[in-house]
Amino acid sequence: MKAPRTARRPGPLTRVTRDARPFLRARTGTVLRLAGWSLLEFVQTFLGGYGVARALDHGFLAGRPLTGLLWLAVAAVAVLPAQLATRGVFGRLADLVEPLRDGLVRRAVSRALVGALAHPTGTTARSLSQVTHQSEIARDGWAGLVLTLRSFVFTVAGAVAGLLALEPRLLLLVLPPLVLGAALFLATLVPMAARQRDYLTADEAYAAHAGRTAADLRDIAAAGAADRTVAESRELADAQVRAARSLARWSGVRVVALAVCGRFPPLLLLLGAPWLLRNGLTPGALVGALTYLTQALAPAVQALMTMLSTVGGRLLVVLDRFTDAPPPPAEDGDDGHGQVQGRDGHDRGAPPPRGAPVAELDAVTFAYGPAAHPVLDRLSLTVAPGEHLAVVGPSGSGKSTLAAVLAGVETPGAGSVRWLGRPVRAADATSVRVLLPQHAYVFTGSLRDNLRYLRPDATDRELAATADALGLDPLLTRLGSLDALVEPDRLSQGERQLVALGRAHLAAPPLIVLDEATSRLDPAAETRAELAFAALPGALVVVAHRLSSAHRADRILVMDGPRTRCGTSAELLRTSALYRDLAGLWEPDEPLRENGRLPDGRSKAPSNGSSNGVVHGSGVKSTPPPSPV
Ligand SMILES: Nc1ncnc2c1ncn2[C@@H]1O[C@H](COP(=O)(O)OP(=O)(O)OP(=O)(O)O)[C@@H](O)[C@H]1O
Repeated sequence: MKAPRTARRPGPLTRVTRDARPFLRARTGTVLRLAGWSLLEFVQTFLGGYGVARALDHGFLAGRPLTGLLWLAVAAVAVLPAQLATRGVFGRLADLVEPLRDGLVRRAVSRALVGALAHPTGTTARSLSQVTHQSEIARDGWAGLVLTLRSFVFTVAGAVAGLLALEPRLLLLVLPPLVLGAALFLATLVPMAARQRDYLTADEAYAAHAGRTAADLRDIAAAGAADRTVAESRELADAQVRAARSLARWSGVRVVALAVCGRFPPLLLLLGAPWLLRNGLTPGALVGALTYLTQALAPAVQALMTMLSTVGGRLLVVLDRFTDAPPPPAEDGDDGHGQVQGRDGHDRGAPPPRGAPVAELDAVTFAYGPAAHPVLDRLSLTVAPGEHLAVVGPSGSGKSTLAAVLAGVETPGAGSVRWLGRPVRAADATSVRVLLPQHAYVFTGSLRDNLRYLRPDATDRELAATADALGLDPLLTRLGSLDALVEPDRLSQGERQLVALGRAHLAAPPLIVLDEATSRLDPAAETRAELAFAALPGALVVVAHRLSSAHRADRILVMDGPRTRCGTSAELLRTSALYRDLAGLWEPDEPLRENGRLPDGRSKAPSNGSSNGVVHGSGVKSTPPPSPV
């Protein structure tokens, strides 16, 4: 299935400037007043170079030292009003900076309130950071930027006006490197902001992974997923290194831009001095021009570029979080579909398209190694919201593999897997699905903690409803209470499966995949559990263990190696020889084991020779798939 075309999203710079324009338009008066005070800086710069030039040409070099001293005094006195300007500028600055901070805080608070109303159980860590830390970063960054930018504009204008007054030809030497350096610098702005963002994202992803790993060490060890976890960490660390290198390369370009802008003009002026002096430039004008370049232009350029490189990037990223951020996601709550989310509080981005299938496989091919025969071969499958799908097939036909691919535990070699209309992302896993394998994971802790493992905020009422729906009451009675200590070794296999089922039922994500997760329950308990799951609003995929289980489903997927067939039981009895074989092997409510053996050891031959007689079993697996929970 082709991904729908989406309109290209504007970049962060466009988004921020789009929001900044009305803000500045509403404060035109303040900006003009700031400009008015800054004119004094223009005058100071202008007189700085002009006074020196005149002092030399009309004073000291002309044999009139008094005139020379007078011009130097003019240049020196021009510093005083500029100091006055600093006072005026800071006064006006507050009118431009404080409203920005207030506006950002207002925006963050109203978003947090909207988010809290939509997701009452969600926490508001992100909003809190925006109201406090991020709005302060924005305020300080904005104040620094305004000060530096303003100073740069008026200093450069003063220097250019001075050079024009001394000798217009000077600009021929000064302007080209200035413009070139500035253009080079501006060209780095957008890519550098993007690299900075990539770096922050990579950093956050690594930190989140490290946090999750630390919290889930017990699960990782229990599921034998250490290698996989290490590989994921390495991948994230590599991504961070790549982002840092790319950022460093762009920083190098910036240094070149700075050198071209700040160092080249005086160098060119010195190199061109003999020619200029031969063609009528006075020595005073040459020294005045050097004063402009070294005392005014170079420091102003340096200050601006440093400001933009350091504070500018951070300011852009922070402001973009305010301008662009959708209402804060429920960090531990609802996915917008009334479904309870995972514990990790991942940002799940935009809400999924309405009515999108819960899971979609599109021409998925999966093999356990590059040379291995594919277990799934161009398999396409759609699981609709609320649907109940049973998966049946001989042992080794790929049922568990399909369950793992559907749950995002295994990544296909070709084709695509989508959840709720979006490509599978590891970050969505805990919020979208729960995959329960045959071997239930129960840890030493209270029954309440075991059940609330995926929903730490579940209330006692919800726990009671789940216990009732799944038939957990006898276990509860035996243990004494929800706070009783569960010791995994003291539970039967069936009881462990019930606890794991209770956990998934309580979490009620959009997709529940049961891979032989009820194999140790008696038929009545299995029926009760499956009906309880089917009653939830999410989709249910069950690797069917008994004929009765397959019959309960809306649709049945028959797996026969790479060949698959899907339909209702009645349809499949007509169209699938394999399904007829399997149905013939099954006795209602009686599971079969490997090679057609019933649990009591009786042999049951297939109804015809086409099937190998293996309906279901523990399968041949070198390693169990990592625990999905
Ligand atoms: N981790 C693994 N590494 C290599 N091959 C594997 C792995 N897991 C499964 N296989 C192989 O992939 C094929 C499909 O296995 P899978 O477990 O998906 O089948 P199944 O239908 O679930 O079997 P069962 O009903 O016995 O559990 C089998 O040939 C199996 O040997």
